[in-house]
Amino acid sequence: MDDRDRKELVRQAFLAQQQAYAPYSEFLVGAALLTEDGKIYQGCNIENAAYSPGNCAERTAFFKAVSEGRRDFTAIAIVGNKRGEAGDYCPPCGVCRQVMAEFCKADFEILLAKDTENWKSYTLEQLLPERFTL
Ligand SMILES: O=c1ccn([C@H]2C[C@H](O)[C@@H](CO)O2)c(=O)[nH]1
Ligand SMILES: [Zn+2]
Repeated sequence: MDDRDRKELVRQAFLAQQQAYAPYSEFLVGAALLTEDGKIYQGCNIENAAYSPGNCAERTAFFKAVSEGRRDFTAIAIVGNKRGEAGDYCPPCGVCRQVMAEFCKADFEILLAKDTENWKSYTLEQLLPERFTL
């Protein structure tokens, strides 16, 4: 993947963020998950009045894709900030990292972006070493 592709994936994560349903935390998260053939699955966080039923943006994207039979993931872009105001990088929570470990190889690329010009790239191996699998 080149930087043009990375920029497009980040752009899609910002589009996904527009769908975030987060009236309780007001922390809006968007994710864009890329498959080997170039298809992008968007996901947003979805909160709930009872709190625990809420879901992260990353897992929304994964569960959409997996429920369509996809297993061939190459990269994900993640953006998140309070009320959509410019903020910091938004690293995935531990639960989302574990879901990535279920479906992705060690070199799966995780892009954390502040805006469409500024991102950091990690591998799954870097963000979740010594992964638990069965
Ligand atoms: O990696 C993360 C971390 C948090 N959130 C969401 C969950 C909740 O709706 C809000 C505040 O925790 O951010 C995500 O979507 N992804
Ligand atoms: Zn998460």
